[in-house]
Amino acid sequence: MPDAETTTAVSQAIAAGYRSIDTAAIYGNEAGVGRAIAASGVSRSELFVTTKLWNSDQGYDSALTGFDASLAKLGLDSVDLFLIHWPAPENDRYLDTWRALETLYAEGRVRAIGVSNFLPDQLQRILDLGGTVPAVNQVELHPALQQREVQEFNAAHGIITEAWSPLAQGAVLADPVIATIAERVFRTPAQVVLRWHLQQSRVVIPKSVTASRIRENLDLFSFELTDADLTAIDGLERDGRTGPHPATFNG
Ligand SMILES: NC(=O)C1=CN([C@@H]2O[C@H](COP(=O)(O)OP(=O)(O)OC[C@H]3O[C@@H](n4cnc5c(N)ncnc54)[C@H](OP(=O)(O)O)[C@@H]3O)[C@@H](O)[C@H]2O)C=CC1
Ligand SMILES: O=C(O)C(=O)[C@@H](O)[C@H](O)C(=O)CO
Repeated sequence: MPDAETTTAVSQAIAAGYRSIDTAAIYGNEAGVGRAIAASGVSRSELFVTTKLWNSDQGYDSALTGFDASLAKLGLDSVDLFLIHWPAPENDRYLDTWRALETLYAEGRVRAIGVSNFLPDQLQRILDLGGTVPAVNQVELHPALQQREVQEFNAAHGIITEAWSPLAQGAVLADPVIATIAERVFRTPAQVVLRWHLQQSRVVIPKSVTASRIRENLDLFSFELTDADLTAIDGLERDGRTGPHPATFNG
Protein backbone atom coordinates (compact mmCIF):
# COMPACT_ATOMS: atom_id res chain seq x y z
CA MET A 1 0.00 0.00 0.00
CA PRO A 2 1.66 3.28 -1.07
CA ASP A 3 2.42 5.74 1.71
CA ALA A 4 -0.16 8.36 0.66
CA GLU A 5 -2.97 5.78 0.39
CA THR A 6 -1.92 4.25 3.70
CA THR A 7 -2.90 7.23 5.84
CA THR A 8 -6.46 7.18 4.48
CA ALA A 9 -6.87 3.40 4.72
CA VAL A 10 -5.42 3.14 8.24
CA SER A 11 -7.54 6.10 9.38
CA GLN A 12 -10.66 4.39 8.02
CA ALA A 13 -9.65 1.13 9.65
CA ILE A 14 -9.08 2.69 13.07
CA ALA A 15 -12.40 4.54 12.80
CA ALA A 16 -14.10 1.24 11.91
CA GLY A 17 -12.66 -0.38 15.06
CA TYR A 18 -9.39 -1.99 13.96
CA ARG A 19 -6.67 -1.80 16.58
CA SER A 20 -3.93 -3.93 14.94
CA ILE A 21 -1.80 -2.42 12.15
CA ASP A 22 0.83 -4.38 10.21
CA THR A 23 3.56 -2.53 8.35
CA ALA A 24 7.24 -3.05 7.45
CA ALA A 25 10.29 -0.98 6.59
CA ILE A 26 10.27 -2.39 3.03
CA TYR A 27 6.68 -1.21 2.43
CA GLY A 28 7.81 2.43 2.57
CA ASN A 29 4.59 3.33 4.36
CA GLU A 30 5.55 3.52 8.05
CA ALA A 31 5.27 7.32 7.88
CA GLY A 32 1.73 6.99 6.49
CA VAL A 33 0.82 4.63 9.33
CA GLY A 34 2.31 7.10 11.82
CA ARG A 35 0.28 9.99 10.42
CA ALA A 36 -2.94 7.98 10.72
CA ILE A 37 -2.14 6.99 14.31
CA ALA A 38 -1.31 10.57 15.28
CA ALA A 39 -4.58 11.84 13.80
CA SER A 40 -6.75 9.02 15.12
CA GLY A 41 -7.52 10.33 18.58
CA VAL A 42 -7.20 6.73 19.81
CA SER A 43 -4.81 6.30 22.72
CA ARG A 44 -1.51 4.63 21.84
CA SER A 45 -2.08 1.94 24.46
CA GLU A 46 -5.20 0.73 22.59
CA LEU A 47 -3.29 0.17 19.33
CA PHE A 48 -1.14 -2.83 18.42
CA VAL A 49 1.51 -1.76 15.90
CA THR A 50 3.68 -4.32 14.13
CA THR A 51 6.64 -3.51 11.92
CA LYS A 52 9.37 -5.64 10.36
CA LEU A 53 13.09 -5.44 9.78
CA TRP A 54 14.09 -5.76 6.12
CA ASN A 55 16.65 -8.33 4.99
CA SER A 56 19.37 -5.81 4.12
CA ASP A 57 19.29 -4.57 7.74
CA GLN A 58 19.95 -7.96 9.29
CA GLY A 59 22.91 -8.27 11.69
CA TYR A 60 23.16 -7.09 15.32
CA ASP A 61 24.14 -3.43 14.86
CA SER A 62 22.23 -2.88 11.62
CA ALA A 63 19.06 -4.34 13.13
CA LEU A 64 19.24 -1.82 15.99
CA THR A 65 19.77 1.00 13.48
CA GLY A 66 16.94 -0.31 11.29
CA PHE A 67 14.62 -0.38 14.28
CA ASP A 68 15.47 3.24 15.14
CA ALA A 69 14.70 4.26 11.55
CA SER A 70 11.31 2.50 11.64
CA LEU A 71 10.40 4.08 14.96
CA ALA A 72 11.30 7.55 13.67
CA LYS A 73 9.14 7.06 10.57
CA LEU A 74 6.23 5.80 12.65
CA GLY A 75 6.66 8.72 15.07
CA LEU A 76 6.39 6.32 18.02
CA ASP A 77 8.64 5.50 20.95
CA SER A 78 7.87 1.79 20.91
CA VAL A 79 6.17 -0.87 18.79
CA ASP A 80 4.03 -3.73 20.01
CA LEU A 81 5.59 -6.38 17.78
CA PHE A 82 8.86 -6.30 15.85
CA LEU A 83 9.52 -9.09 13.33
CA ILE A 84 12.48 -10.32 11.30
CA HIS A 85 10.77 -10.07 7.89
CA TRP A 86 12.47 -13.06 6.18
CA PRO A 87 15.12 -15.54 7.31
CA ALA A 88 17.24 -14.74 4.18
CA PRO A 89 19.26 -17.95 4.65
CA GLU A 90 22.03 -17.10 2.19
CA ASN A 91 23.08 -14.15 4.37
CA ASP A 92 22.73 -16.32 7.51
CA ARG A 93 22.48 -13.34 9.85
CA TYR A 94 19.19 -14.07 11.53
CA LEU A 95 20.71 -15.40 14.77
CA ASP A 96 22.65 -12.16 15.35
CA THR A 97 19.55 -10.26 14.29
CA TRP A 98 17.48 -12.16 16.85
CA ARG A 99 19.95 -11.15 19.58
CA ALA A 100 19.39 -7.51 18.59
CA LEU A 101 15.62 -7.97 18.88
CA GLU A 102 16.16 -9.48 22.33
CA THR A 103 18.11 -6.35 23.31
CA LEU A 104 15.22 -4.13 22.14
CA TYR A 105 12.81 -6.32 24.11
CA ALA A 106 14.96 -6.11 27.25
CA GLU A 107 15.07 -2.32 26.86
CA GLY A 108 11.26 -2.17 26.65
CA ARG A 109 11.28 -0.58 23.19
CA VAL A 110 9.22 -3.47 21.79
CA ARG A 111 6.44 -5.27 23.64
CA ALA A 112 7.01 -8.52 21.75
CA ILE A 113 9.44 -9.91 19.18
CA GLY A 114 8.90 -12.48 16.51
CA VAL A 115 9.72 -13.67 13.02
CA SER A 116 8.08 -13.87 9.63
CA ASN A 117 8.39 -16.49 6.91
CA PHE A 118 10.46 -18.86 9.07
CA LEU A 119 10.47 -22.58 8.31
CA PRO A 120 10.66 -25.03 11.24
CA ASP A 121 14.40 -25.71 10.82
CA GLN A 122 15.11 -21.97 10.77
CA LEU A 123 12.96 -21.42 13.86
CA GLN A 124 14.70 -24.32 15.59
CA ARG A 125 18.04 -22.51 15.25
CA ILE A 126 16.54 -19.53 17.08
CA LEU A 127 15.09 -21.79 19.78
CA ASP A 128 18.50 -23.44 20.15
CA LEU A 129 19.94 -20.09 21.28
CA GLY A 130 17.99 -20.74 24.49
CA GLY A 131 16.78 -17.14 24.81
CA THR A 132 13.42 -15.56 24.05
CA VAL A 133 10.96 -17.72 22.14
CA PRO A 134 9.48 -15.78 19.18
CA ALA A 135 5.94 -14.66 20.05
CA VAL A 136 4.75 -14.90 16.45
CA ASN A 137 5.64 -16.47 13.12
CA GLN A 138 3.86 -14.51 10.36
CA VAL A 139 3.64 -16.65 7.20
CA GLU A 140 1.73 -16.82 3.94
CA LEU A 141 -1.39 -18.77 4.82
CA HIS A 142 -4.79 -19.08 3.14
CA PRO A 143 -7.05 -21.90 1.94
CA ALA A 144 -4.76 -22.69 -1.01
CA LEU A 145 -1.58 -22.83 1.16
CA GLN A 146 -2.23 -24.01 4.69
CA GLN A 147 1.32 -24.54 5.94
CA ARG A 148 0.30 -27.40 8.24
CA GLU A 149 3.84 -28.37 9.18
CA VAL A 150 4.71 -24.77 10.05
CA GLN A 151 1.49 -24.38 12.05
CA GLU A 152 2.21 -27.58 13.99
CA PHE A 153 5.76 -26.52 14.80
CA ASN A 154 4.60 -23.06 15.90
CA ALA A 155 1.89 -24.53 18.14
CA ALA A 156 4.28 -27.06 19.69
CA HIS A 157 6.51 -24.17 20.82
CA GLY A 158 3.81 -21.71 21.89
CA ILE A 159 4.40 -19.49 18.85
CA ILE A 160 1.31 -17.75 17.43
CA THR A 161 0.70 -18.30 13.72
CA GLU A 162 -0.21 -15.07 11.92
CA ALA A 163 -1.52 -15.37 8.36
CA TRP A 164 -0.31 -12.95 5.70
CA SER A 165 -2.28 -12.75 2.46
CA PRO A 166 -5.10 -14.37 4.48
CA LEU A 167 -7.41 -13.94 1.46
CA ALA A 168 -4.74 -15.15 -1.01
CA GLN A 169 -4.98 -11.59 -2.38
CA GLY A 170 -8.54 -12.37 -3.44
CA ALA A 171 -7.62 -15.47 -5.46
CA VAL A 172 -9.71 -17.90 -3.37
CA LEU A 173 -12.84 -15.77 -3.10
CA ALA A 174 -14.52 -17.17 -6.21
CA ASP A 175 -13.98 -20.77 -5.13
CA PRO A 176 -17.34 -22.62 -5.25
CA VAL A 177 -16.80 -24.27 -1.84
CA ILE A 178 -16.32 -20.88 -0.21
CA ALA A 179 -19.10 -19.24 -2.25
CA THR A 180 -21.59 -21.95 -1.23
CA ILE A 181 -20.81 -21.52 2.47
CA ALA A 182 -21.01 -17.72 2.10
CA GLU A 183 -24.48 -17.96 0.56
CA ARG A 184 -25.69 -20.22 3.36
CA VAL A 185 -24.44 -18.02 6.20
CA PHE A 186 -25.42 -14.73 4.43
CA ARG A 187 -21.86 -13.42 4.53
CA THR A 188 -19.27 -12.62 1.84
CA PRO A 189 -16.58 -15.10 0.73
CA ALA A 190 -13.92 -12.88 2.36
CA GLN A 191 -15.76 -13.01 5.68
CA VAL A 192 -16.00 -16.80 5.44
CA VAL A 193 -12.26 -17.14 4.80
CA LEU A 194 -11.35 -14.78 7.65
CA ARG A 195 -13.72 -16.63 9.98
CA TRP A 196 -12.08 -19.94 8.94
CA HIS A 197 -8.74 -18.49 10.08
CA LEU A 198 -10.10 -17.16 13.38
CA GLN A 199 -11.87 -20.42 14.28
CA GLN A 200 -8.52 -22.17 13.78
CA SER A 201 -6.82 -19.70 16.18
CA ARG A 202 -4.78 -17.74 13.67
CA VAL A 203 -4.16 -14.01 13.75
CA VAL A 204 -5.21 -12.41 10.43
CA ILE A 205 -4.07 -9.18 8.78
CA PRO A 206 -6.32 -8.64 5.73
CA LYS A 207 -5.39 -5.62 3.61
CA SER A 208 -7.86 -3.36 1.83
CA VAL A 209 -7.88 0.21 0.57
CA THR A 210 -11.66 0.01 -0.01
CA ALA A 211 -13.75 1.51 2.80
CA SER A 212 -16.62 -1.00 2.48
CA ARG A 213 -14.20 -3.97 2.49
CA ILE A 214 -12.29 -2.55 5.47
CA ARG A 215 -15.58 -2.61 7.42
CA GLU A 216 -16.62 -5.99 5.99
CA ASN A 217 -13.34 -7.63 7.00
CA LEU A 218 -13.89 -6.67 10.64
CA ASP A 219 -17.52 -7.78 10.78
CA LEU A 220 -16.69 -11.36 11.71
CA PHE A 221 -18.13 -11.86 15.16
CA SER A 222 -21.85 -12.42 14.64
CA PHE A 223 -21.68 -15.73 12.78
CA GLU A 224 -19.91 -19.05 13.07
CA LEU A 225 -18.80 -21.75 10.64
CA THR A 226 -19.61 -25.37 11.36
CA ASP A 227 -16.96 -28.07 11.71
CA ALA A 228 -18.07 -29.33 8.28
CA ASP A 229 -17.46 -25.86 6.80
CA LEU A 230 -13.96 -25.76 8.31
CA THR A 231 -13.20 -29.23 6.93
CA ALA A 232 -14.49 -28.28 3.48
CA ILE A 233 -12.20 -25.22 3.37
CA ASP A 234 -9.32 -27.33 4.70
CA GLY A 235 -9.88 -29.44 1.57
CA LEU A 236 -8.86 -26.52 -0.68
CA GLU A 237 -5.13 -26.93 0.06
CA ARG A 238 -3.21 -27.07 -3.23
CA ASP A 239 0.31 -25.87 -2.36
CA GLY A 240 -0.76 -22.56 -3.86
CA ARG A 241 2.07 -20.33 -2.72
CA THR A 242 1.84 -16.78 -4.15
CA GLY A 243 4.93 -15.23 -2.58
CA PRO A 244 8.61 -16.19 -2.39
CA HIS A 245 9.80 -19.40 -0.70
CA PRO A 246 11.59 -18.78 2.62
CA ALA A 247 14.18 -21.47 1.86
CA THR A 248 15.48 -19.54 -1.14
CA PHE A 249 14.37 -15.89 -0.84
CA ASN A 250 17.16 -13.56 0.21
CA GLY A 251 15.61 -10.22 -0.79
N1 LIG B 1 5.38 -10.95 6.16
C1 LIG B 1 5.33 -10.96 4.86
O1 LIG B 1 6.26 -11.41 4.17
C2 LIG B 1 4.13 -10.42 4.17
C3 LIG B 1 3.18 -9.75 4.90
N2 LIG B 1 2.07 -9.24 4.27
C4 LIG B 1 1.09 -8.52 5.12
O2 LIG B 1 -0.18 -9.11 4.96
C5 LIG B 1 -1.14 -8.13 4.60
C6 LIG B 1 -2.21 -8.75 3.75
O3 LIG B 1 -1.67 -9.43 2.65
P1 LIG B 1 -2.01 -9.13 1.11
O4 LIG B 1 -0.91 -9.70 0.32
O5 LIG B 1 -2.32 -7.71 0.92
O6 LIG B 1 -3.24 -10.03 0.82
P2 LIG B 1 -4.79 -10.17 1.28
O7 LIG B 1 -5.05 -11.64 1.27
O8 LIG B 1 -5.07 -9.38 2.50
O9 LIG B 1 -5.58 -9.58 0.05
C7 LIG B 1 -5.59 -8.23 -0.28
C8 LIG B 1 -6.35 -8.11 -1.62
O10 LIG B 1 -7.68 -8.58 -1.44
C9 LIG B 1 -8.60 -7.54 -1.72
N3 LIG B 1 -9.65 -7.60 -0.70
C10 LIG B 1 -9.54 -7.29 0.61
N4 LIG B 1 -10.71 -7.48 1.25
C11 LIG B 1 -11.58 -7.93 0.33
C12 LIG B 1 -12.96 -8.29 0.38
N5 LIG B 1 -13.64 -8.21 1.52
N6 LIG B 1 -13.55 -8.71 -0.76
C13 LIG B 1 -12.84 -8.80 -1.92
N7 LIG B 1 -11.54 -8.46 -2.03
C14 LIG B 1 -10.91 -8.03 -0.91
C15 LIG B 1 -7.81 -6.24 -1.65
O11 LIG B 1 -8.35 -5.28 -2.53
P3 LIG B 1 -8.49 -3.69 -2.20
O12 LIG B 1 -7.33 -3.30 -1.34
O13 LIG B 1 -8.45 -3.08 -3.55
O14 LIG B 1 -9.81 -3.52 -1.50
C16 LIG B 1 -6.44 -6.69 -2.12
O15 LIG B 1 -6.40 -6.76 -3.53
C17 LIG B 1 -0.31 -7.04 3.91
O16 LIG B 1 -0.96 -5.80 3.93
C18 LIG B 1 0.95 -7.05 4.74
O17 LIG B 1 0.74 -6.28 5.90
C19 LIG B 1 1.85 -9.45 2.94
C20 LIG B 1 2.77 -10.10 2.17
C21 LIG B 1 3.99 -10.64 2.73
O1 LIG C 1 5.08 -7.82 1.18
C1 LIG C 1 5.88 -8.37 1.95
O2 LIG C 1 5.74 -8.35 3.17
C2 LIG C 1 7.05 -9.08 1.42
O3 LIG C 1 7.78 -9.67 2.13
C3 LIG C 1 7.46 -8.98 0.03
O4 LIG C 1 6.44 -9.06 -0.87
C4 LIG C 1 8.32 -7.75 -0.10
O5 LIG C 1 7.53 -6.60 -0.10
C5 LIG C 1 9.25 -7.87 -1.23
O6 LIG C 1 9.50 -8.94 -1.70
C6 LIG C 1 9.93 -6.68 -1.73
O7 LIG C 1 10.97 -7.10 -2.56
